[in-house]
Amino acid sequence: SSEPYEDKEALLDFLNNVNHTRYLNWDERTSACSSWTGVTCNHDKSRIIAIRLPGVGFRGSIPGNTLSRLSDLQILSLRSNSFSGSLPSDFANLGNLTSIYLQSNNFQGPLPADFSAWKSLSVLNLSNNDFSGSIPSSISNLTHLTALVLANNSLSGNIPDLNLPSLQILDLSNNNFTGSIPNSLQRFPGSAFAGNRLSPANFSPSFPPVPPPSVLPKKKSFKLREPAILGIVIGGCVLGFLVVAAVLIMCFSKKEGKSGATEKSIKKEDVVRKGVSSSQHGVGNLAFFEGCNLAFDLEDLLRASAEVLGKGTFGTAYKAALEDSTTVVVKRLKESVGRKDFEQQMEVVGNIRHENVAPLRAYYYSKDEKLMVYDFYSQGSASLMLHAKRSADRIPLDWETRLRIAIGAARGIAQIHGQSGGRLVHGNIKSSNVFLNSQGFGCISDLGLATIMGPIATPIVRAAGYQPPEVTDSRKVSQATDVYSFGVLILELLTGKSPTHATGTSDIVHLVRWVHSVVREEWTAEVFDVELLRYPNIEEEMVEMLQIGLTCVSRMPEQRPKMTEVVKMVEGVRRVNTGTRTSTEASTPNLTPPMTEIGSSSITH
Ligand SMILES: Nc1ncnc2c1ncn2[C@@H]1O[C@H](COP(=O)(O)OP(=O)(O)OP(=O)(O)O)[C@@H](O)[C@H]1O
Repeated sequence: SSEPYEDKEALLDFLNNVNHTRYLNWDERTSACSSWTGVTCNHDKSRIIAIRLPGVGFRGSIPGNTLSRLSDLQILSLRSNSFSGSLPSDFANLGNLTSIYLQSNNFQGPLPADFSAWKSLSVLNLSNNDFSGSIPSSISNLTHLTALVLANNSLSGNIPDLNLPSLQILDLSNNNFTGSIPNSLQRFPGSAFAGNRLSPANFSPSFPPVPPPSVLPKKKSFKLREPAILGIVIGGCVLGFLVVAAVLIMCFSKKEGKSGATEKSIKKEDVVRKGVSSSQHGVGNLAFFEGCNLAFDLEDLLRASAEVLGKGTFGTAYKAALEDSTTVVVKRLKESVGRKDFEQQMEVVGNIRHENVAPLRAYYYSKDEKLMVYDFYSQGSASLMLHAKRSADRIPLDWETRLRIAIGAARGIAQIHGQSGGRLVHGNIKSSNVFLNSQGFGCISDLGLATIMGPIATPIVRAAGYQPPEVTDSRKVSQATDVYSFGVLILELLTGKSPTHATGTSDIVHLVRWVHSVVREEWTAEVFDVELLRYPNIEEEMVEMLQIGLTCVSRMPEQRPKMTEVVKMVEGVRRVNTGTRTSTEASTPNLTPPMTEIGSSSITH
């Protein structure tokens, strides 16, 4: 495979010319894209697009003509080091940067006079340094800037009237700014300007001006750092050193205030040494996958405000709102698993890029913490859409959406089954692991856990209702297991009934049995979700889908179709599956078998 040779050389030049206290595994002979700590490449591995090296113990100034050669670089995080000197002027060559994290170093001197080079910049965090001088008004050229964090520096002068339409996060606190808050920034809370020498005329921290609706943060959690961490602590019960480190880092950075640079750096390093650096990873950094443009590192993740989404078989899922206003889902695995197994599996999973498989964005492994990072799906899972309280104001899940969920999920599972020489198994297909992609089709999440955690976690009980009869032990899962579970998902979409609701009996495969019994005794439309009855002309499609579902839940694994065949069948339910047809248009009756044949081969329970 290819390698970004020139970028590698630039990074080695950088490393050879900078002092650092921690070992970095950058070796000319190894692949920068797959093994160098803190390095992420683009899709075809021709360029390096992200450098994330927080807390590596870098000191001195950034050597010139090194990093600036990475002209495709999008994300640069060198936070929590001890860099000093001024910002290298050749950073202006990095015209593709979207995120700059240089906070918590000892940088000095003025901000760049001309910001216009960074035309794609979305996040600029230079806080906790010793930058001086004023804010150049050229910063107004950064039309995509969403976060500007310059707190805890020695900046002075008037705050310019910044015309930054995308700006959502602003922190200019603890500098030496004078004058008044310009009109364009009055929408930000007083805390964004606290600790300066601004004229009190329009500075009223206790009554921050109300931002106009268009710029109101969508999430309520921007300033909830401490409670958020506490939330993780409480929600997650035991927390390893990482969060402790994060809390310490936060406390220090809070208390640091305007203390001298030397004192600041000593404290900072101390925390880093005691905390994050004690991870087995050396840097304690997240491993990101190719093409991942998310701009955060572990510290961001741990500082993010988090909300528990739910506890699953293998751990707890959190929704985390990062400071740059991205939202991600972090799964903390509760069981221990060997590093090699985990990393191997994560590499397999993380390199699957398909519109019907939820992309794993990053992962983290240490002895005490195993994290997986996903995109956040704001509409929630198919389970939530189907089973959320059926109150009067609930929007029913229409047939079109259910069809698209089934088609997308089938394609996603088929894609998974084609990986690793056709041997990869999901092992935990269920409606809470199916989300909607941007086109409204089903998208499979949570891949890879059942097979590595299986022997330890034995999720048989949790997956009750989705597991076929032959699976008595989680090690016995196969692709035919996934086909069965997909069949249950289809039945769930058709009936609106959850296969896992507790009945207090040992009869755990009740949805399948129930559908079978209804179909066997007197074929009626009674299996179908009452919510679907309002849509005209869909019964034939539903009946056909039912037959597919029943074929998938065939008792004998060898009677179940292969996932590629299932995809064709599900796509065939509606010949035109572009999602443009409405349910009032004619269906395709020629595809529907006579009712008497429905499931005749599979009703053998
Ligand atoms: N990326 C995501 N976006 C939105 N919600 C999510 C995301 N990932 C998980 N969730 C939701 O968070 C909750 C917990 O998820 P989790 O995967 O940990 O458990 P589960 O799906 O209930 O069980 P299992 O661990 O067996 O998959 C579920 O309701 C799930 O739908």
